[in-house]
Amino acid sequence: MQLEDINTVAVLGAGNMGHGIAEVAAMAGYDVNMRDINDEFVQNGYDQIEWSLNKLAENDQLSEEADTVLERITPLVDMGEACADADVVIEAVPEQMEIKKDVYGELEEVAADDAIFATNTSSLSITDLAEVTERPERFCGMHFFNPPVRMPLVEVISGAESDEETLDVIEDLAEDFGKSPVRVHKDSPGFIVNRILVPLMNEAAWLVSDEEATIAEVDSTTKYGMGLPMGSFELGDQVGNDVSYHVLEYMHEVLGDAYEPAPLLEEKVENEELGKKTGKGFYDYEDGPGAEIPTDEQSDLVEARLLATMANEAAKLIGNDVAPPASIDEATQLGAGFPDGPVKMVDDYGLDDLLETLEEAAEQTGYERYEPADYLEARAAEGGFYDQDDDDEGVDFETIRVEYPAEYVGHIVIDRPHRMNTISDDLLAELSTAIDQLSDDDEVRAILLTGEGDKAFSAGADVQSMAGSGADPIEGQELSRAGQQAFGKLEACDLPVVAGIDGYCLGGGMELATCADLRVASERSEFGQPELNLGLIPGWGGTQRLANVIGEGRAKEIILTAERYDAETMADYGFVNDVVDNDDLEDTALELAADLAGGPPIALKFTKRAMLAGRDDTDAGLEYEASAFGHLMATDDLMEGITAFMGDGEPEFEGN
Ligand SMILES: C/C=C/C(=O)SCCNC(=O)CCNC(=O)[C@H](O)C(C)(C)COP(=O)(O)OP(=O)(O)OC[C@H]1O[C@@H](n2cnc3c(N)ncnc32)[C@H](O)[C@@H]1OP(=O)(O)O
Repeated sequence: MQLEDINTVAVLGAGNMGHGIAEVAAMAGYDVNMRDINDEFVQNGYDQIEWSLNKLAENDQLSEEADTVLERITPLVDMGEACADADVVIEAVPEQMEIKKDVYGELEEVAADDAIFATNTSSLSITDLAEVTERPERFCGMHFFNPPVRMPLVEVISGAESDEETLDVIEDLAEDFGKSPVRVHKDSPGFIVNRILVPLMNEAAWLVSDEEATIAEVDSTTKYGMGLPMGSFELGDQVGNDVSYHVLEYMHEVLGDAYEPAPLLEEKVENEELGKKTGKGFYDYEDGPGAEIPTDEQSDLVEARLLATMANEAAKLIGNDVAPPASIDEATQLGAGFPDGPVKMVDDYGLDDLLETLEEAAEQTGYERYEPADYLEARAAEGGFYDQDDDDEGVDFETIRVEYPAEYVGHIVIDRPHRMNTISDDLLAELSTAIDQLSDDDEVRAILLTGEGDKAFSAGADVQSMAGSGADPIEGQELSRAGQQAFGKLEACDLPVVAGIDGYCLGGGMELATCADLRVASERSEFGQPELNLGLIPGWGGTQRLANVIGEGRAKEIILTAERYDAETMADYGFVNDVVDNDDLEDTALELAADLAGGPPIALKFTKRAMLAGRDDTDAGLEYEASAFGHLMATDDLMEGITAFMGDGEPEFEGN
């Protein structure tokens, strides 16, 4: 079967995951039969989809009418009606083997012989589930993350007998749903994301059970030291302590004592303190303030143990050919919002140090979970999971991408969509390197700067990592300088720079956009310098450079009020050069950059320099202008420009 052969998708189960998957499939244009065991369940799921589609439409995030999408979904109770015509059946019924077995028994009786079955299980074995069907080769895992409509990741998991064609077509289907599939090559408990996260949360709980750390220390370290989106216990409360506990029990049963649940976790489940959903877990959400995590209780021991746990799990996944390092990193970033992938994090920390941490802990405690995987030992000797000499092809960026979408255009994409493209120290350093790289490249004559995704160009400085770096004034000053310098490099670079702004352009994001030469924005974009709301000032050049673009009056208004402004207003203020339809932003910004790239490179360079030189000193600017004008007289570009003008042709400037 090919993607083109899929018209009808059946989704079994109309609960949280089931109705979310049905919604995603319908949004991608498929006819969807959503089935549950009674009218109430299926109607409930349908109502939730209706609510969600209307919300998306309200927020301009739906490309067609909500009703048009809803009409593609048929709520059903009868298994035959739901599945007889389905090309793909996605099963999302409760996570109990017996229930799933019954469902597959019923399904086999009505489904077409060539239909593919995909299970959304997050914990059961794909191979075991496939065995209860008569088509294990046309069966695989298709694991969505909650809520499916928002979360980009789909793990596509091979069972022992899944054939390549099945996996390929389910991967294509996930892509057609607008998701990012990551292949899991072997059926292994927890697949990728849960295999990293659940042992991490368990290790956190063991550290507290064994009185090696407090909850505050663990969460302060996880969130502010390691820069993960949440503290380990905060995450546990979010996921549900019963859910993590059951996944752990399953891992414990299949993989052995290294996955024994920590007493603290067990206790929470026994006391029904399951997290946010019960109002209390590790934190109290009803009678207390919820997860209030201190920024200043970070602990080296906690960091080393948590990273060592991730390193050991990654080693087991990579060493057993479940997934390569890049897939583990991609899946965990997409599925759990990690700013860096876990494999990259442990490589950066040093695998040999983490191996030592495990060995010492194993000796001290005798716990099996600290036994290092063989593959970890092997890679520690090689210096890391990633090949250490992989990057001699050029610079490898983590927080940005550099692409070449058109002749003479270098495109820098701010690539942290899971964190609203916020700007970290690393990003500042990489941006600076990328500007140098593009400036030195003879094949690049204009820079286009955008943010990944349609949510944000950039929501500014990464406030979380700023909070994590403590209250050191000297470090703060250095951070401000680093931003001023990186953005200043863009402003002063010899190439024309176009910022394509789609979504939020706030704080440091707006200070960055200010350093572009031209700004194009989508209608939905929002601008602002909200730093004063945080008790800060725009510290990456905003107090100086914004006034250069829009005048001091408007700059003061924007900075002092800390209000948000729509794109049209920012065009009126002279900040945005052009406002375009949301769908046209990418093409318009690229066209503009390509157009500038076709201009005379030397004259462009001199123009930028003259304007910058004259910003605070008109005489100096005029002097530079005169000298540049003189220099240009002797260029081939001038001859090319004049000849083309006289002959009514298009000039082809060489930059000579
Ligand atoms: C020198 C420079 C200084 C500065 O730049 S200071 C920072 C200035 N920027 C801001 O103050 C913007 C702060 N962010 C916001 O106001 C809102 O967010 C938005 C308007 C951008 C989006 O709102 P919504 O659509 O409701 O999304 P959401 O749930 O608030 O955010 C999604 C995720 O993105 C994280 N996030 C957003 N902005 C930042 C930031 N600036 N630093 C760190 N994280 C940020 C959130 O926390 C959350 O994360 P989770 O999904 O894990 O809860």
